[in-house]
Amino acid sequence: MSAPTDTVVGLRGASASLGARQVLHGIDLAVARGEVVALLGANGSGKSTAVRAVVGRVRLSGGTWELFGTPGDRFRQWARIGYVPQRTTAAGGVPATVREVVAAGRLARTGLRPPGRADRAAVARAIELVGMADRARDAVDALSGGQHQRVLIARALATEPDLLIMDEPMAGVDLAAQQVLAETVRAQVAAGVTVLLVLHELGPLAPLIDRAVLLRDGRVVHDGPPPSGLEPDHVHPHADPATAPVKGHLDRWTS
Ligand SMILES: Nc1ncnc2c1ncn2[C@@H]1O[C@H](COP(=O)(O)OP(=O)(O)OP(=O)(O)O)[C@@H](O)[C@H]1O
Repeated sequence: MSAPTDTVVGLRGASASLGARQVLHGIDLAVARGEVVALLGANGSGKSTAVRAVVGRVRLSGGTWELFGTPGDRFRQWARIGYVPQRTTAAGGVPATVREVVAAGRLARTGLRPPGRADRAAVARAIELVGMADRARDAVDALSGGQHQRVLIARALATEPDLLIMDEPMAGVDLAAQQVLAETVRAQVAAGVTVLLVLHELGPLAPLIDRAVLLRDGRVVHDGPPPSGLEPDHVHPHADPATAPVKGHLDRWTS
């Protein structure tokens, strides 16, 4: 059965393994056009793996995967998707300016043709949207972690996506920049963009979230409205996921 055409993301019964370890155990994750969905869960619960499966970077060992109503392995319209991966500490090492990095995001639209006026305008708009216009000529190496994150988000926006997927966009971003990013997401949502976010706390994005999907040990344990004040516990990235607690508000929510 194919997904209704307004289903932008459709994982059904999706299983995936990384190395010898099964990380996703038959999850359903559907996002309808125009929806803003938060994927929540403790460290190691499989959130990043789930969104990487959505963008085809992790192969499913079971279940089905659709994008915009098309089976994922036949999907070709990658320019419709803006993806901001979880931030790594690696700076990249390639000297490039903010504008160059963001322009690289536009390549999904331009392909091999030379960029035109509309492409340059989209790049400038994306940089403006994340509040980095005054840094456009600066080397990305010179930026703070939060500024770097804003550049990666601008790179995803430069393609003018119909679906924006961000993996922990607020991690390492100071409060003022979080507000800028929340405003950016708000503008995208107002423009009709569908949004899938991996978050460890709803924070300033809370008012935008339509639905929350909570993973625990690679299984969906809740799919519904995000309770207000939800603050899933998030421990340090290198904590043992097997023992990472899910407590506080989440306990009340899932028990
Ligand atoms: N290459 C790998 N080989 C084996 N296991 C892996 C590999 N990469 C990740 N894992 C494990 O897969 C599990 C799920 O990881 P994933 O990154 O999807 O979780 P997450 O919910 O996004 O967690 P976090 O909040 O820490 O990013 C974790 O237990 C992780 O240790």
